[in-house]
Amino acid sequence: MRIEWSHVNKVFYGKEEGDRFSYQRQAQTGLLDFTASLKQGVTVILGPEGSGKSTLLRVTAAAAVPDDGRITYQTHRSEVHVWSKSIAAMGSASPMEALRQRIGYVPQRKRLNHDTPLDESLLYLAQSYQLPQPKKRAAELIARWGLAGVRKQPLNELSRDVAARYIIARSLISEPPIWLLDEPAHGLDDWGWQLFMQELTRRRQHGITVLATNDLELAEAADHLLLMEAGSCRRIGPRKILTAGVPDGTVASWYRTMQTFSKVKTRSP
Ligand SMILES: Nc1ncnc2c1ncn2[C@@H]1O[C@H](COP(=O)(O)OP(=O)(O)OP(=O)(O)O)[C@@H](O)[C@H]1O
Repeated sequence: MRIEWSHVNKVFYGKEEGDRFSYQRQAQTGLLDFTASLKQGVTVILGPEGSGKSTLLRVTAAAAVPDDGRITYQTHRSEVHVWSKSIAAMGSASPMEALRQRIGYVPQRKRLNHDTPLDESLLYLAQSYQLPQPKKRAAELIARWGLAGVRKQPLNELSRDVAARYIIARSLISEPPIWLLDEPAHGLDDWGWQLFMQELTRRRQHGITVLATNDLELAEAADHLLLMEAGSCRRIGPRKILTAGVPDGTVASWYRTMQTFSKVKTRSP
């Protein structure tokens, strides 16, 4: 199993949602010649605010189209998928639908606008992915993520902590080999956090998990660290090896050291 990013670029034009002071169409670099590869296990993406962590996850989840470059996913020994601007241009004829089922994605903004009841929404998703026993799969997730008491509630009426738990559960519906999470702890209560950490441990042995966070304690759960700076990959490697060079061996110390020697002056988390 492997994900490989090759010279991926992404530039945004225009103001960001919620940025009411920016009226100009200013180009913002999301990703700049991003090149890296990673294998099975848990990879934590670190980097200052605006360094491109969310953009990397969105593009990798095929929720955004790269301007340039390509992403190659090897999900099983003989199964390889590619995501690029030219693949996206193929529209519904593209082979991406098969890949989407192999990716679970938890975005940073955990808002739900639909009024579909929670259980129906999971069932619909399981059916649309043509899973063999969609009812059973939806019921399993409801039980595992402690959602039984709210299963008839419309999604847009779920409390913040339940919505966060539901979004994580939903991302796992097809048991995807690739799990991408953007600030997964945001919104979770203690119970949700425990369930999430159990799932992280369960998946460590199989599949690729990539999570972006500013939480340096959560980053201690990483097998690999990927440090971003100004849209590029500044450093990638096994956590134990990267942190071996700092006195207390923690990710927080390593991250601080890397920021001290950073060429780009950006705000730290
Ligand atoms: N939809 C968008 N429209 C305009 N600019 C964007 C958009 N999304 C991201 N950007 C810009 O791209 C750059 C990278 O943003 P991104 O959100 O990927 O960084 P990040 O490392 O995840 O930041 P944070 O830690 O604050 O979440 C920033 O300059 C940001 O302003």
